[in-house]
Amino acid sequence: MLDGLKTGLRAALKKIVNSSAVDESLIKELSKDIQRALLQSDVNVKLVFQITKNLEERSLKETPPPGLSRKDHIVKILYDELAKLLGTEEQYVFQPGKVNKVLMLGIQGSGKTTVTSKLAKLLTRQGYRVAVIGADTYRPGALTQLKTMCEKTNVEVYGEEGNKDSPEIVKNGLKHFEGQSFDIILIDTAGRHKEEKDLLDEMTRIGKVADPDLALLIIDGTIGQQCYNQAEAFHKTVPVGGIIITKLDSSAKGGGALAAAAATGAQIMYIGTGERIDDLEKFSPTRFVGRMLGMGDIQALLDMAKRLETEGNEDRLKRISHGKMNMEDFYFQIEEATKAGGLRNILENMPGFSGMVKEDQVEQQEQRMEKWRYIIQSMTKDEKSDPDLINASRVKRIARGSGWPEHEVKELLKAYKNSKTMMKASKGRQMQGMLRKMGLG
Ligand SMILES: Nc1nc2c(ncn2[C@@H]2O[C@H](COP(=O)(O)OP(=O)(O)OP(=O)(O)O)[C@@H](O)[C@H]2O)c(=O)[nH]1
Repeated sequence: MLDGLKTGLRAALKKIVNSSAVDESLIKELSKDIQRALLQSDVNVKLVFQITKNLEERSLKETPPPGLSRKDHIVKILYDELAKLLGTEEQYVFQPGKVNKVLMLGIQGSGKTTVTSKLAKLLTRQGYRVAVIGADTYRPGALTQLKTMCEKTNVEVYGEEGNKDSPEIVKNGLKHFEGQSFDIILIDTAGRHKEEKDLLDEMTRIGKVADPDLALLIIDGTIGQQCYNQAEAFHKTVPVGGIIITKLDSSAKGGGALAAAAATGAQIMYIGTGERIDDLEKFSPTRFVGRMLGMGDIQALLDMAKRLETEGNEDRLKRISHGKMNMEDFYFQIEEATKAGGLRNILENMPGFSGMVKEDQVEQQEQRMEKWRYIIQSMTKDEKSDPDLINASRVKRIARGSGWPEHEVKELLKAYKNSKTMMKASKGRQMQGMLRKMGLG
């Protein structure tokens, strides 16, 4: 999905990660790369310049929070700004204890009928009791298509084949479902008329009859930034509460569509990612940007950095950053890494790192950490706080106690020494330090 944009953004990120020093010219270069990637995805020029202006200003002015390197901070700013471009993180909540009437709006071919069936399935799977009214009386076959798709998920569809009066169908449908304790009723509407005005008039009339709790506008993602005008036109007839962008799997202009939709102020609630019934996803700007940049949700990583900074770890961090780390500190870091969801997760979340670490490398490192944990547990308290005490006979004892061969104990001691030296050199920059410690930096 959005492969062009993804490639462009990741290439820009890679430059930052691989650079030796962060200076103004590098930030300008990053900004240019991001501009190119966004413009190619049909994001509106104004929005693009706004985002890169913020990126440049914040990268130059802001001081990274403690524990975050300058590079990682810039990646974080980029992540923030892109997520902001895609709207708010707020999630729409259906009202409990009543029938939520949802009007599905959109022009013909936007994927409205498909999305109605997809959404019916998704919401049913979430435990809602869902019914559908088919009120597209203009396109021949629309009702049959809707019924066929919804049948597979056992969602009842109300429709009147011979009737052309769509507001009446909606009225009858609502009456039909009355008292059946449905949580959500989705109403599929027509996407075309002889004149655009007729279509908008019909939507106004249906809006009056249905009195919807939510009007969802379905927009074809391949139209790019024109999304904005289309959303505005519909918004004038029925206030649009949420937007669904479809066909993001087959569009090079998806970035533009998403940004334009968010710019209308309505929330993007779902995205269509394929033709199959299950190809509909709940939309979250931060998760989406994380996926685009290839770094999952960096929040987990930032939380970990923060946790290391607090929770009474100050002394430990001081020791680590001054190159005075002991084996317990080393163990603590391994534990922290595990707590945050395992090494694989950390690496996937590490700004700029996912996709760059080979799969077998991760596996090897995970196994090594498991081994180290046992070996460290077999050390005495004294040995943990001063590993220099560990001579040949102590190595033998630790090996026996942990169940691992002596050379494994020696390997751990070597890794510990290396990371201690490197931590000293990196002056305590947490994330890079941790990576090096794991032998991956
Ligand atoms: N690749 C892809 N195709 C999609 C997606 N959503 C819908 N489509 C396809 O888009 C075409 C149009 O979808 P429909 O649901 O028939 O369109 P519609 O908006 O309901 O049209 P009207 O009922 O006339 O208003 C169909 O071929 C769908 O399979 C999507 O997310 N990805």
